[in-house]
Amino acid sequence: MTDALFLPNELESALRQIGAERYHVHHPFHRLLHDGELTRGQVQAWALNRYYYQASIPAKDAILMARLPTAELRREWRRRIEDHDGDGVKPGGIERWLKLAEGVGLDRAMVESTARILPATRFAVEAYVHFVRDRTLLEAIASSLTELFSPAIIAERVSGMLANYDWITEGTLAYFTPRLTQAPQDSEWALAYVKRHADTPEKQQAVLAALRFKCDVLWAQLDGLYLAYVAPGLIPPGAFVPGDAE
Ligand SMILES: O=C(O)c1cc(C(=O)O)c2c(n1)C(=O)C(=O)c1cc(C(=O)O)[nH]c1-2
Repeated sequence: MTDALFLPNELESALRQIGAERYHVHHPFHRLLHDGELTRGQVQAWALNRYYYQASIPAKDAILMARLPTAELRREWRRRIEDHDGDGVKPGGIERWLKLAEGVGLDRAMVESTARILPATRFAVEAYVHFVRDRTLLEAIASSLTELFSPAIIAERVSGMLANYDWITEGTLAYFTPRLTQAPQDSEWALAYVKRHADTPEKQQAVLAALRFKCDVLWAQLDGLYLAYVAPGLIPPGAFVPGDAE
């Protein structure tokens, strides 16, 4: 059976439905993190591993930017790289994430080295970068659309963590504040692009699959954290061990 062609707004609904079902806000690790159920060591493991995601995002965006055909499109995408890398004066997202990692008690050089992250983190993040390199431009742009759902999880995370961990301060979580305006700006643009360019059933199914893939990338990172640091506690050889950072 061939798939039907969605109207643009129907495609948007189908994309939002994927987020409602699969976004990492629903992962048990996030529930524990936001509800104050984790130890300091477990929060450190989260911050350490997520640094690799943060640090890889501008590389992913540079790969995507190189594939854009016009100056106008590249200008739009270039902003994302500046948001993460900063401009040499104003700190970007990577620097702000390092501040978060230091704020939860990690050594900056250890975090930056990425030597002690989980293999699951490395493989999931690399799969995202390779997806953006290898798939169509439309699928690559669609894979960024998890950002449609990030303002809600960020609001929940910041208020939950501030309320539930007395050793976490607003300054430590400052990474997230600019994301509340950057993410909607970026994702609304990407959504409009996808709605305009996914004009066949095949392309529409491909963008839906790209968003499912990206939800899996985020989910798999939290599976790795849960398995290693919550239960059953299978920390892979060489990976960060809570207590080591103190
Ligand atoms: O806090 C979060 O849960 C969350 C989720 C996501 C996401 O949905 O991919 C991003 C971010 N944060 C984020 O800070 C960020 O810079 C970012 C970039 C991207 C992307 O795919 O290009 N996603 C996300």
